[in-house]
Amino acid sequence: EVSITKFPADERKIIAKAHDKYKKARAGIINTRHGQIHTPAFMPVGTKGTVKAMLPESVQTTGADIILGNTYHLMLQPGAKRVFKLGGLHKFMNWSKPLLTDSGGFQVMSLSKLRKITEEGVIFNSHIDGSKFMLSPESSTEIQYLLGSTITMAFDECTPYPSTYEQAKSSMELTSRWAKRSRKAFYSRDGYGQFGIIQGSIYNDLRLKSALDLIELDFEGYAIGGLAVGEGQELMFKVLDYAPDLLPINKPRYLMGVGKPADIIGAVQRGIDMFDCVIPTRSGRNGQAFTKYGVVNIRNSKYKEDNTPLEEDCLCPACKNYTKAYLHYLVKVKEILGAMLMTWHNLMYFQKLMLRIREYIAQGKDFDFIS
Ligand SMILES: CO[C@@H]1O[C@H](CNc2nc3cc4c(=O)[nH]c(N)nc4cc3[nH]2)[C@H]2OC(C)(C)O[C@@H]12
Ligand SMILES: [Zn+2]
Repeated sequence: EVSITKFPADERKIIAKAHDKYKKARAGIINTRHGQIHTPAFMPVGTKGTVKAMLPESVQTTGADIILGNTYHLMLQPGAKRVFKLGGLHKFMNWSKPLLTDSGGFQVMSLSKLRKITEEGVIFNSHIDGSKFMLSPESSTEIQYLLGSTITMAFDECTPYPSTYEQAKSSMELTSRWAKRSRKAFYSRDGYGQFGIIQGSIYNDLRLKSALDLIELDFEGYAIGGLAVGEGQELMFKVLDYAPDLLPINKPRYLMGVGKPADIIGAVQRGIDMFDCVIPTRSGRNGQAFTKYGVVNIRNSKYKEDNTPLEEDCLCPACKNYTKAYLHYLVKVKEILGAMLMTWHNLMYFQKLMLRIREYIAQGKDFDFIS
């Protein structure tokens, strides 16, 4: 396959327009040191070295090939050097398949109170005990190496939404300088990869410049950052109508932080290969179950004597062995088993969705009605 950047600019536009809704969807396999990733792929979020309320072997039974961890949280506790000394994150959390770690900038902005952005990096106070830390392209890349991440994310600045053109431009330019330093700091080994993250907010010329800057660094894959930050689905899809096409056609494209089933389907149709989102786990713990009948708020009193499973044909333990009445009760009385079963079901639902999308793409069938 030819990477799209080899075409002159005007042809790039024609190629982007030529793709109709389904032509951009693609199914494939990413081979890594820790196993294969079938794409389109959904990565359950395991922020602190655990997918909350799940055993790693249970996460594996849902069909997940890869999970996400966070540099920011793990550097604060237990500390990257300690995880390294204990054999790395795979061993520490007993997950032998691929691990992708976010690079920390986004989490600093959404979690730590006091922080200062400088050319060098971000200086911040831990949201846990207020102690002072610095994250830079070099330190973030080194932390991810110490964790043993299969896929390391470049250190970027997630441009907030909304941003003026000027704000988005200078933020994107900072991300390009940090990407260069991240790439230089990366210790490349067979079967491990580093992904660049493009920014540029909703401005297509900034998105193009960001892509060109990062393509020069020849990353193993590319993420589209600066989305799922409050812009809404319509604006996100407007950016996704062209942004994936600016990236090399033969490398993985990862949309960070997305999303609900309908967001995932729309993004796959626009050429995205990888996703991560807290929704299935976080909303599961909050009593929301994703089902083919729609979202079930299990705390609703109408379920207190409902002796049927969430989904009669779902193979997860919640559906095989329990009823909505029991799940309603567990969540109401805040029993830990409630969080476990709801999470397990939602992760199974999301992986089934991805499996069906991969099958439909492989058969060349349209798939926008799935959700
Ligand atoms: C639906 O869940 C809410 O939406 C956020 C997920 N949306 C998101 N967009 C992202 C963008 C970037 C980025 O540009 N760069 C880097 N390095 N990482 C990123 C991570 C991101 N995650 C969740 O994060 C909060 C907690 C704000 O609410 C959740
Ligand atoms: Zn189920």
